[in-house]
Amino acid sequence: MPLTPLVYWAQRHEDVYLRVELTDAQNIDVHVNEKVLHFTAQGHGAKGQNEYEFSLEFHSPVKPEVSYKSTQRQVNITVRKEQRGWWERLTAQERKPVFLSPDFDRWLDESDAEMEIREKEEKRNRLKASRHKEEGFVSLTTGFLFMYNLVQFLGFSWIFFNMTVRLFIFGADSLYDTFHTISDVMFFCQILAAVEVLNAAFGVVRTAVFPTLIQVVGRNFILFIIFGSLEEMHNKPVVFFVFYLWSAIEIFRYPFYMLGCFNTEWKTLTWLRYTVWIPLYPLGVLAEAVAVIQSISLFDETKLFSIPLPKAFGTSVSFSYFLHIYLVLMFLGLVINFRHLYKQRKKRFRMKRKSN
Ligand SMILES: CCCCCCCCCCCCC[C@@H](O)CC(=O)SCCNC(=O)CCNC(=O)[C@H](O)C(C)(C)COP(=O)(O)OP(=O)(O)OC[C@H]1O[C@@H](n2cnc3c(N)ncnc32)[C@H](O)[C@@H]1OP(=O)(O)O
Repeated sequence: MPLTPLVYWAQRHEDVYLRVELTDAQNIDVHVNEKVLHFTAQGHGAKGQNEYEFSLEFHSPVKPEVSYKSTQRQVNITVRKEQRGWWERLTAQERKPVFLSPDFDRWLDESDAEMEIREKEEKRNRLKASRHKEEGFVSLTTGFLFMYNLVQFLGFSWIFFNMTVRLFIFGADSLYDTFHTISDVMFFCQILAAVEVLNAAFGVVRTAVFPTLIQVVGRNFILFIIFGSLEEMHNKPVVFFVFYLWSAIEIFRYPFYMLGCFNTEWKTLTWLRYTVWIPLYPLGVLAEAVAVIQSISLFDETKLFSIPLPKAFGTSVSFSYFLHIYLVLMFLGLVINFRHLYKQRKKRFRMKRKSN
């Protein structure tokens, strides 16, 4: 003969909660027919292990879908009211069934329940507002990055295609006047590239600061100190090779970033961005090293940037001493950035394989 379990109840404006005191309940069946909820299950209740059941005719209509969750200690049932509102009691009949009691753990009176709704709504609004703010910030950052990458892409494309066309038209002669024709745009792009160090430092893009710093400082040293400060370097063919190697990677790197701003990619471009550097980077460093070596005698002759010493020690310390040290730094920089780019490449292609 089935027994009746203890049932605790509470309500909100939209739901009714029932807590059935049964441990390890099994074969649970809960359904609503018209306004009446029927419950049967086997479990351990107030009268030991047995089959338990009860029926409740609700005060007002409810939705037919019932959800329940059985834990080790109880069965929690949620019933949705057909119409939002506050019931003066749970059941249709005025007399409360003996097995039914208020669930004081969840109990709220009508005004408390309204307060709860208001608090929930305020929380939702606050969350929405902060999400809006965040979205606004994200789209501002994305817009900024897109514009930055676009400007760099246009700059380096102009450099690369200008040099290529001049090479076809003037042949080897074009190697001697690269600095005069290209340097202004290269100055602009490379000064602007300092933004990349700031982006990395302030977390605007997810990348390491040190490799970016090495890259920007390394190139600007060559551009402004080695080429920019020595007129004798301007006509040397090495300028052509350095500028050509620098721009050859950037015409793939920046459009790759531009697509990344919209979470899109073009597989061929991704492959080129993460592959072309493999030959270009060592060649670029080699070309830069040739430029440094060529400049050493010029710095010695002109004494540019040399540090004057007191008479007792001799005349001055030539800048070329620093350039010898710089050649070693370049080699270290090459190793650090080569490893960094190799890791980025592995990460990118591993991620792609996973997403395939
Ligand atoms: C402290 C002073 C030290 C002085 C040291 C002096 C030693 C000097 C030695 C220097 C040697 C330099 C030689 C060099 O000049 C020679 C050449 O350049 S030759 C030509 C070939 N060169 C190259 O291929 C290098 C090109 N440059 C780069 O790749 C970057 O500058 C580098 C920092 C090296 C690597 O880039 P990064 O770390 O950013 O890797 P990822 O491209 O994979 O990007 C990582 C994620 O960040 C997102 N990102 C990055 N930048 C942007 C951006 N501008 N806009 C949008 N998104 C960006 C990118 O999408 C990645 O995100 P996710 O992983 O989510 O996809």
